[in-house]
Amino acid sequence: MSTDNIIDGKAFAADLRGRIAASVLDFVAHSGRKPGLAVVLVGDDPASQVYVGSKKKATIEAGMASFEYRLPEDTAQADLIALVERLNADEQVDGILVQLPLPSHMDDKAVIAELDPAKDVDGFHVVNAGRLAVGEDAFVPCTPLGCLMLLKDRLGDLSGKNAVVIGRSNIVGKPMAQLLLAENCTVTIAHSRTQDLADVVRRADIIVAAVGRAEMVKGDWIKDGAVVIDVGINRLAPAEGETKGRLVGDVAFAEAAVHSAAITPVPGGVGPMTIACLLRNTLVAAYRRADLPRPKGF
Ligand SMILES: Nc1nc2c(c(=O)[nH]1)N[C@@H](CN(C=O)c1ccc(C(=O)N[C@@H](CCC(=O)O)C(=O)O)cc1)CN2
Repeated sequence: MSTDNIIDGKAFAADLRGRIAASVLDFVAHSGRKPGLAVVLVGDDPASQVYVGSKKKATIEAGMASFEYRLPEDTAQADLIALVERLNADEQVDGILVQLPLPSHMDDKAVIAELDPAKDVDGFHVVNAGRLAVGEDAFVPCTPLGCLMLLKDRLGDLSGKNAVVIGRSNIVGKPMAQLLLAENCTVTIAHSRTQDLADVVRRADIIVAAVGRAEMVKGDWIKDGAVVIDVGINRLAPAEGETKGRLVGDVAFAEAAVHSAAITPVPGGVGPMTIACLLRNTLVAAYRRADLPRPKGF
């Protein structure tokens, strides 16, 4: 199989992180301090521990200050909110991220509501969601922002394209649809109650799959020449002789690749963009808080 149509998210993210690091140097020269990102992890979910570790490493590599808080699983919600309030008031902190999922005794929405929207580099606060919806400058959630960057890199102008977003989560599906609408796409949001999903997808020039179901989108659903962005990260049960199951996306990659003009793999597609866009949002937050003009290219 030719690999010309495979979108290398890892390489794109590495390039973006390099450009961010260059702008961090300018920020330090103008403000006399580093942009700061605080990451809060509650509990010991193994995947979240890996993601938080990767965020710390990427933050430091970009020349930013990393503040990490690891709280025990049984932390009271009031104590987490007290930490968020301290970080809201901390001048060294430009961005705050509370790693999701939170333990089941906590209410994600109530915690996110306590973030200062100016430091909400995840773009999850309702103020940022609302700004995005009405077309104002907002922090946009990192995963859909990364998907949009990959799409524009491949397609240039997205105006007039038929885009289907599969999934309606607040973190990916809804903001993705808003971003595509802002690029003048004709947007359909499909979800678990959508009828004839295969037919809906067959009409799309752009498909963003964010349902969390392994290989649900089949190759014969893809129109020839469509661009496919796979947000899913699903681990299959280990096959015989394997200790760990393979990671796959929401799209049956090999069959979809035959039809698509471009497609993201899993791993190595959208995932690396999530962390690069977190750094991008933190950089923008730092420039805004220091009252400096936004650096070129961001
Ligand atoms: N507060 C937040 N919580 C969560 C977010 C988020 O954006 N903000 N997103 C996800 C997890 N996540 C970052 O936090 C994340 C997920 C996946 C990747 C990634 O690079 N994946 C790799 C594969 C990794 C593997 O081998 O397991 C890839 O796709 O290539 C980065 C970040 C939920 N929580």
